[in-house]
Amino acid sequence: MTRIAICGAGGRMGRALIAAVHAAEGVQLSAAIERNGSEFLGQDAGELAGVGRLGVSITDDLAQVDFDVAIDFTAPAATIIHAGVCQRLGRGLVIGTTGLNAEQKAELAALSAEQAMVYSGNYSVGVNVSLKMLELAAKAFGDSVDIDVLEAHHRHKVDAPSGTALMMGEAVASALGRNLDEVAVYARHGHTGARERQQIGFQTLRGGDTVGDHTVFFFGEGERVEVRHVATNRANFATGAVRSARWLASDKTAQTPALYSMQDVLGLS
Ligand SMILES: NC(=O)C1=CN([C@@H]2O[C@H](COP(=O)(O)OP(=O)(O)OC[C@H]3O[C@@H](n4cnc5c(N)ncnc54)[C@H](OP(=O)(O)O)[C@@H]3O)[C@@H](O)[C@H]2O)C=CC1
Ligand SMILES: O=C(O)C1=N[C@H](C(=O)O)C[C@H](O)C1
Repeated sequence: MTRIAICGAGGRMGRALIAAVHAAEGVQLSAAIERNGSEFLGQDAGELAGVGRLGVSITDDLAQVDFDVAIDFTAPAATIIHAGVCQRLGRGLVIGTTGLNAEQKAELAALSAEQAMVYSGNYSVGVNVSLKMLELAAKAFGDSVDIDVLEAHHRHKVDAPSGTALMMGEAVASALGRNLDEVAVYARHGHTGARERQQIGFQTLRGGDTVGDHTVFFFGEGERVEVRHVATNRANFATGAVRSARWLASDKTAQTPALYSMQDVLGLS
């Protein structure tokens, strides 16, 4: 039985993760972590997640609890702290937090060179299959189309564009041999001039309770292809993250320290 610690237990994803661990075979919730000073400290994790009492109280220090693999959906600074704890303790970590800056990504790369971790901006199987479809479309169209990414999320989301939109842009850019940092255009306003073919544009919508909606447009002459993924609840992200935790604990590949992706977990890489 793999013992799982959930970091960010009181959040939207944290609660979905507690429910997913509770429902899954071969894993058991052993700890639930929230921010120091959080209103959720001391509460039972199962009751908070709506799955009934689990006998796991929410605490505020990952370094002080028992676990085999941690799952972190918090905020970038907290994720880096939790990655440091997992590296020191020799425990696996599954990370879902988006919006990491370049320095935080480099820290994660260094820590995962010593302790196996999984990072993905999206743990749904559907999005990861979509990434393969995007590669295929990009290779087939080459430079004959204009490509833009449109994403929509709930009003509480703090980072833009979404981690998923960036992964989609990266999949397309790399299939086309483009450097995303050089060709990305984040929204357009004013006298922009005509669009350049090499650009990959990102457009962001925020509102209501939208769980996650991503469309990549391949605009050609006389035709248009749209690859769209719509998440209608958070369970698909949570079950994918729990699947990644089980993979970290049991798959032979994961015994070698590295920063793995959900594509690795699904055998798609
Ligand atoms: N990869 C994927 O598949 C997905 C990724 N995400 C990403 O996951 C992250 C969380 O999303 P969501 O659940 O909606 O956000 P929430 O704000 O609902 O949840 C984040 C939780 O983490 C807590 N937290 C903050 N700092 C710490 C800390 N130091 N220790 C422990 N807990 C902490 C927050 O507490 P407080 O509110 O008190 O600060 C909050 O309860 C985002 O980056 C989001 O983009 C979301 C869905 C899917
Ligand atoms: O914040 C969210 O909610 C989500 N974040 C992830 C992202 O940034 O892509 C994944 C999902 O779309 C939900």
